[in-house]
Amino acid sequence: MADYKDNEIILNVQHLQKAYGEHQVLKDISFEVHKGEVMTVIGPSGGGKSTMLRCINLLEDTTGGEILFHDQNILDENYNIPRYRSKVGMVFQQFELFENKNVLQNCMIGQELVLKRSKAEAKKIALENLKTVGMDPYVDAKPRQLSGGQKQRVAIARAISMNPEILLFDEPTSALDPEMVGEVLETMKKLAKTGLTMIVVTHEMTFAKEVSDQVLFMSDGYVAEQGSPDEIFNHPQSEKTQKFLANFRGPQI
Ligand SMILES: Nc1ncnc2c1ncn2[C@@H]1O[C@H](COP(=O)(O)OP(=O)(O)OP(=O)(O)O)[C@@H](O)[C@H]1O
Repeated sequence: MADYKDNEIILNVQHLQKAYGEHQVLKDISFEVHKGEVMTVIGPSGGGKSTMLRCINLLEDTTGGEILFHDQNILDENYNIPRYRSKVGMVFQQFELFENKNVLQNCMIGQELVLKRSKAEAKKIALENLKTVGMDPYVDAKPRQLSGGQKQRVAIARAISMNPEILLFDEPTSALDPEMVGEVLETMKKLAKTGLTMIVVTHEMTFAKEVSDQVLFMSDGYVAEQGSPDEIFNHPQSEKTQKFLANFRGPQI
């Protein structure tokens, strides 16, 4: 695994809080992500993992704390939000592809509209990335003609076509039939090896154990424990982590 800790810190989340009305979902979340690092976020359902990702991606307002991107607080009034959005990609559980556009168009449209790339350049980059995820034979297909695993691989190609500095994955295999989980995880492993900085919320413990540089165990709106995969999976210190891993009914770890 790469020695990611020598790299600069891209994202520094400090004491992040989020409430929906009276419901305090994120109580105190702090962590750092270095360039080239793969951080997985695990923990029981309802612990706030997806909410945390959505706060980082500014899909939700926060109610406290700081999110520093390259040392600048993105929550500051004068921060250049559109620029930040173009640097942070997200892959969703439900793919969120444009149903009326084909695979190639799905991977080109953001590049043209947001990054102002020419059609020719956007096409070239989209084709390269579709090849990376093994979806280049399907450029003309519409999303409805694809399996869930194929759709998610297109969504990943679309996300990396935007050259994000950091890519967020929100339970990318949760909506898939079991036989399609492997192809998406393999694609993500391949990306991790390219040095892409990734935060992955997942219930796939084997993946988290194999691919992470850092694992964040979230429970009840707090970071209960964070550390290397060896620390979290083989020597968990927190009782909550121990209980979660002991009760976990997912793939064998
Ligand atoms: N838009 C919302 N309005 C009100 N409450 C919400 C909203 N979104 C999430 N919540 C609540 O926030 C809590 C955390 O949800 P979240 O989806 O972030 O957890 P999670 O750890 O990702 O769970 P899972 O692993 O099941 O996806 C839950 O109690 C949920 O009901």
